[in-house]
Amino acid sequence: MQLSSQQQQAVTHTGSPALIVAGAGSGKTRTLTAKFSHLIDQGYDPRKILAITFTNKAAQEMKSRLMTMTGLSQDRFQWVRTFHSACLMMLKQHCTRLGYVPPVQVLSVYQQDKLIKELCVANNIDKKYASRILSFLSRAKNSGNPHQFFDRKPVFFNIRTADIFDQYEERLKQMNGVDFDNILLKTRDLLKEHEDIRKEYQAWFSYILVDEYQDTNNLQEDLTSLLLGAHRNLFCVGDDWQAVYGFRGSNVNHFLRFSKKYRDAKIFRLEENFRSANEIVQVANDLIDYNPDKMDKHCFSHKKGGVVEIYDFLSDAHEAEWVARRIKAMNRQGQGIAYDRMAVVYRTKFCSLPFEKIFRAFRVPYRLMGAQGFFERMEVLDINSYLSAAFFPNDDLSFERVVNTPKRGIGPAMIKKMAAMRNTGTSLQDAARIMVKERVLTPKIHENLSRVLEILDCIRDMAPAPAMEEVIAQTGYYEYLEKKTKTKAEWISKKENIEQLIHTARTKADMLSYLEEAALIREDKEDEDTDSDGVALLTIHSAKGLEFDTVFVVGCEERLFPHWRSIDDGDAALAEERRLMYVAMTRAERFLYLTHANYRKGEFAMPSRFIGQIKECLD
Ligand SMILES: Nc1ncnc2c1ncn2[C@@H]1O[C@H](COP(=O)(O)OP(=O)(O)OP(=O)(O)O)[C@@H](O)[C@H]1O
Repeated sequence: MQLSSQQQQAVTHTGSPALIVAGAGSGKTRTLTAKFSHLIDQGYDPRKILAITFTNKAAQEMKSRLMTMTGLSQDRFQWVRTFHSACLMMLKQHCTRLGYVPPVQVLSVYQQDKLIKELCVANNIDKKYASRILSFLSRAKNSGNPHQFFDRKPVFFNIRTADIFDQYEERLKQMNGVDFDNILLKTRDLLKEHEDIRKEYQAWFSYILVDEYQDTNNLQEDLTSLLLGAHRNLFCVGDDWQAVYGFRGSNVNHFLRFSKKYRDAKIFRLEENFRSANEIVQVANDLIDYNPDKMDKHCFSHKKGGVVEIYDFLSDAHEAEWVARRIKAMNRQGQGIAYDRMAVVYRTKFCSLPFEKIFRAFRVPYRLMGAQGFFERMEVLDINSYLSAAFFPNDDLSFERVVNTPKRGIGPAMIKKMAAMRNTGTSLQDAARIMVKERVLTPKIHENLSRVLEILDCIRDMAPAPAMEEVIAQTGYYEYLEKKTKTKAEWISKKENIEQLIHTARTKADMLSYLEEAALIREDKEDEDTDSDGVALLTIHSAKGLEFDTVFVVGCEERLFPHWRSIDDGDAALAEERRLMYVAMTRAERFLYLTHANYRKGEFAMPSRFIGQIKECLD
């Protein structure tokens, strides 16, 4: 595949910072990879090129493409990473300068969640607020200046957030750990406050490439500036029309103000859409035109014959049934569109339910994407917690989980006793060891607790995959799982998950790199089994970056899409909702169907304002 002339111009430009303002389907990833390869041809050392991707999966794909294109080995592309993964490399290298003792523990989603719930209990806050407090703290950190953020928003649901933040950070410090956001925050501080380290990286990185630049937050912007050397070799690619992460702190203004920040910046546009037929591209362009404050671009496609249609239904059940019938028909008709080339996308997760039901009834194969992260599944958490508790003896959160999994009679009351035994700075695991040593427990509990500690000691220095097998064998985990699951199918699926986990772990030689990688995986899309067949059922956020022949955008109703929270939040949030609709529409190559229902979940619903606007564009 040849690069288009627009792509080619962007790729060959050097000498000043460049911003690539790219449309949907315009081949951003391809351009970025071609740029990397061009730099190698120009004599740049690939080990010194920092290429930032949005997900770990994208980094992996970019590395494989580069290996194929250049014939070089994987270790040559050691800085093709996400912001989090790149920052973790730097943080680990210099963590003692920030007062950490290596190895630093990266908290997983589960551990973060458990920690914040503990703090809720300690502060008499209802645990139902835990996830919202966590996202609030995350926004504060990603703003780049948490305390300033709290000064502006000191109270959240009557909770003094700065206090919770301080307690949360204190616990992380005790654990010698960082959460996902701290990886960026601490690295930013490291680079900002330690000139020698900053200079070392600036001298090392000869070029910085950033993908999905429209979705960077303030911290990521700071990091990019701090890492950029005097050469100012910066190449950022993105599409401000697809900026959809404002709700979690991304700031599209970094993209919009690029040429103000870098006065000599060169702006390139990629306007040809290689994915969608022009009929779809033009309607999507017209819709996004309703948004003020955006970069000018004139997206087009040479492909013809696209279909954009709008349908309304009495209820969500009718809508789902029509979609199922249409999908079956399209699969059978003419040459037939394969099920895995079709997708049903929606604004919020709950919309998938009627579709799951009807697809099962109509025997339409489907895959529910972004449902529950692989690493958040109960059985995966159990096994990983054993590894984490073994490797990080200060990890109380994991120890608490494994000490009574499978059930050993060491319940919450016993944990409380353990917690009371410890002095400040001692972990629960240390306390447990003292209790065993001093023989203060009943014989049965003594024996059971000793067993857990023995297992942890036994696996501590093992490679991750054999350690998992050891845990399963020594705890009788499969027997426990079989008893715990309600159906045979559930048992088989959980067992398969563990087998998959062990298989994945085999690629890692040591415990630390395995645990770090597991903790870094966050994105909905990261752990999808993209090989499986079936119609994709997914949120628009999960669909970002993907493409399908046929797309059904369902649930296009006011207060659902745009979401009521964005309607209440005002114009900026509404503009982001419109960009989400733009993302949804531009996933389609040939057939785009937009549907809405008069009743959803039994409640009356008005058609989305976007439906009205799209109808105008179609007229
Ligand atoms: N020069 C080219 N000629 C033909 N096809 C191309 C070219 N560049 C990219 N493509 C194809 O266009 C499609 C879209 O590319 P890609 O998914 O990289 O776009 P994108 O810019 O990341 O899109 P989006 O932001 O909408 O997710 C892919 O199928 C890709 O193979």
